[in-house]
Order: sequence, then structure tokens, then C-alpha cells
Amino acid sequence: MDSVFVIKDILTTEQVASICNNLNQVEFDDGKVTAAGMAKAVKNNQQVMVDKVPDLMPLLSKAIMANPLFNAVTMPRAIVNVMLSRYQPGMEYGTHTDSAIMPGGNRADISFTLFLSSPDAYEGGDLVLETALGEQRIRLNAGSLILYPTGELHRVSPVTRGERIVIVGWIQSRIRDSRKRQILLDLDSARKHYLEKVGHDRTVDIMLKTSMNLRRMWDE
Ligand SMILES: O=C(O)CCC(=O)C(=O)O
Ligand SMILES: [Fe+2]
Repeated sequence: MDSVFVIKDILTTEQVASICNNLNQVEFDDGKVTAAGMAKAVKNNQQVMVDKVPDLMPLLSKAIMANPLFNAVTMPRAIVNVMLSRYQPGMEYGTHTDSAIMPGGNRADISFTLFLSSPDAYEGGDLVLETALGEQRIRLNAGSLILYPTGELHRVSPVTRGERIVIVGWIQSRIRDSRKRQILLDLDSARKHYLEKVGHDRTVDIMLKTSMNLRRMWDE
């Protein structure tokens, strides 16, 4: 994963509904509490760490941390600082860059946003990523997740109607360099493609051996 990557429907409609149903018992904090440095000045939202929300951690572990695509793409060593963020009318998160090192000491390589509100439940509230190809404005369906490199500048545009609720979090990858992650992903997909077309022969063994040896070399 070198730029952005979307995993559609990582949560079912029922899972999204069960999370949202629990939220009226939850007290949100001012988002400035967890913003570091420059981000504090531009952050205007509400948030709560996911371990404060009843039943949320087990659900996320099952649905996200165990999702094969999520694992293949991010190669996670740790998933940290996972929180619910809420944006009501007038709230936004101005242009900023996320911290390199999260509280607790994990490096943040990949950021994710998991949308819980459906896009027609609010206006504004786009996640805007500044990429080499220009600005990308992201509004996903409830239950879908976007992964993007933590090092990119990004913002959440002001919400003008309704409520935007998302889960955000950060991943330390076992493979720090996104170019190396891409090589491992490509090698894996080439091997699977070959297996389907040709079947299992010595080429497959050598490709797998190469993947494993690269992982051994790059894993941290
Ligand atoms: O809400 C989002 O989609 C991203 C928020 C964000 O940039 C952050 O919490 O650092
Ligand atoms: Fe951010």
C-alpha cells in the first residue's frame, strides 16, 4: 500500500448499528486533549478512546484486526490510539500532519478512518488528503475504511449539517517502508495468480521462499 487503500464494508450494517446504539451512554472529550503540537490549534471535534465504549474493542478485534485484506495491506505490528471522533455542525479538523510517534511509543506508518455515519447523514466533513495527484476528498459509506500514509497532510472539512462519527487509528507496520510493503504485496499476488493459472510447481516454492526471505530481511 503506497498511497490510499479502501476496504469496503469492513463492518456490517448490523455491527455499525450496534456501535452507534451504544454511543448515547458515552461521554466524549474535547478533541484537543489528544492533539499534539500544531494540530491542537486546528482540531475542533469530540472524541473518546474506544476502550471507553462498551463492547467496542472485541467487535473491532474481530472485524478489523482479523480482516485478511487489512492484514495483507498493512502488515501490522501494532494498532494504536484507536478512538471515536464526532463532528457536529461547525466542527472541523484543519490541515495537519499526524505525530510520527504515538503515545506509548509506537511509530505511526498508516492512518485509518472507519466511517460510522452514512454520507447522507451529514454535509461537509470530507476527509481531504493532499496527495501527489492533488486533493482527494473521501466520504465512504458507513462500515467502510480508508488507509492512508500517516505522513501526508490532511484535514476534515467543516461539518455544516448533521453528525459525522468515525473511528480513527494508527498502525505501526512490521515493514516501515511503503515501497517494500508494495513489493511484498505484488510478489504475493503474482504467486497467487500463478498458482491459479498454472498450479503448484517449483516456481511457486521459489517465489514463496523469496517473499519469506524479504520479510525476514525487512521485518522490524
Ligand atoms: O476524521 C478523520 O477522518 C481523520 C481525522 C484526523 O485527521 C485525525 O484524527 O488525526
Ligand atoms: Fe490526522
